[in-house]
Amino acid sequence: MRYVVGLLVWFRQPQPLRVELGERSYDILIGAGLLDAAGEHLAPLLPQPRVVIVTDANVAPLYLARLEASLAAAGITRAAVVLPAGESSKSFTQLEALCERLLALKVERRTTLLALGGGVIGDLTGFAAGILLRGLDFIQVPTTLLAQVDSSVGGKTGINTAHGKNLVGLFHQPRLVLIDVDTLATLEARQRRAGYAEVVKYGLLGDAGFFAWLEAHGAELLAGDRDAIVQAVQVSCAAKAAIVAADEREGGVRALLNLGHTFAHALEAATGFGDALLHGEAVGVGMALAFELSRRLGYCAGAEVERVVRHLAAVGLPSDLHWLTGATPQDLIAHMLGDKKVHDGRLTFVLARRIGEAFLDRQVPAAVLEDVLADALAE
Ligand SMILES: NC(=O)c1ccc[n+]([C@@H]2O[C@H](COP(=O)([O-])OP(=O)(O)OC[C@H]3O[C@@H](n4cnc5c(N)ncnc54)[C@H](O)[C@@H]3O)[C@@H](O)[C@H]2O)c1
Ligand SMILES: O=C(O)C(=O)C[C@@H](O)[C@H](O)[C@H](O)COP(=O)(O)O
Ligand SMILES: [Zn+2]
Repeated sequence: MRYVVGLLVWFRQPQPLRVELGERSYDILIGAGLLDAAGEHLAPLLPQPRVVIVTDANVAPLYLARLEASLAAAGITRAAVVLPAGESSKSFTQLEALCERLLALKVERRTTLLALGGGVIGDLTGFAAGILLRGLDFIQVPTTLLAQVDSSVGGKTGINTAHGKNLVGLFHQPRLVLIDVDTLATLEARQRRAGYAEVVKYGLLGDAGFFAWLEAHGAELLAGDRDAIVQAVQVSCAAKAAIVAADEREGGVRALLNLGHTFAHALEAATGFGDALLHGEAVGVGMALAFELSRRLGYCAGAEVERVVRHLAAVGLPSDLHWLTGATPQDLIAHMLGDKKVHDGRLTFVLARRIGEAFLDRQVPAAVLEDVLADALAE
């Protein structure tokens, strides 16, 4: 009987995915209601039973008290820092404010930071953790779809500058990623759609079967169906974990996770890193443009491009640029030249031979790129 009960308890536990990085390896726990079990999952990993939670002004009233209660029940001392919400917090100004608050709280090298929120909080907290006292541990507790499927995994941390997106940062891996899919219930539909673009990315870059599954189940996922969400988060995190394990610091295959991002980061810069265009929305447009560029270069059939655009449109994501007034192709290319993937002055693009088969190309002729952008702006 005891054996049977033990088995039942085991089955109810979320089965972790593992990001295999030697001594920096960590688990990704995915499940419903995990926020209330955070204390028991975190306690064994903490160098000292003390954390500082970093969150934003939207997330704090929704989830901070529950997280704190769970930590308290596990005997973990905690404090919280609440930052303004939104992309503009990925800035030197907010980084400085966060570091000063953390130092005022007398964090020690053995204190762990908890990032409770979306990708903005995760990227900023991870960066602060990487540089404070020359390196603190941190744990990701992502609460947006985008953060649950992408930004909480892989250790890319950082901020934006006037020169462009994510240009100052560190690779600093979290010690754990704790994903409570129930937190998505309070996420606005627009934010959910933006995160969905990064889900679609995994299908487009390396898993045609997953893309087909999304064509069939994407609407359920976006409507809040928990089974569909768990399935998509698991597949996405497994794909990202495998790529990061193979190439932690983006020497090769990891750059495929940048599908659509050469365009996306230029569009975010052109629109001022604000609410006008969310990161995920920019990635949606960027992936459509990357497929169109692949078609014009003769790599990819038109039918594949149409299928990508059709799915993005079906879920309400933008895939063209006609809404972007006052920008020229040259403006966007100037932003692209600040990209981290520039090699000896040449842009790197993630292109595709078909849905599920992406590759890197550093030989894209400027004239073809300009035509793709000009047509998208004119459409
Ligand atoms: N590090 C990486 O690998 C990586 C990967 C992808 C994206 N990113 C970065 O992530 C950022 C975008 O992240 P994001 O889309 O999560 O944006 P975000 O962090 O700004 O969150 C979006 C909005 O949702 C709110 N919110 C968060 N959780 C909520 C919840 N459960 N209920 C209600 N509201 C909630 C936030 O307050 C915010 O207003 C960008 O800066 C992007 O560059 C990083
Ligand atoms: O984890 C990665 O690698 C990614 O490229 C994931 C992207 O979705 C994410 O937007 C990332 O922050 C972009 O990285 P960057 O190095 O181009 O800034
Ligand atoms: Zn992204």
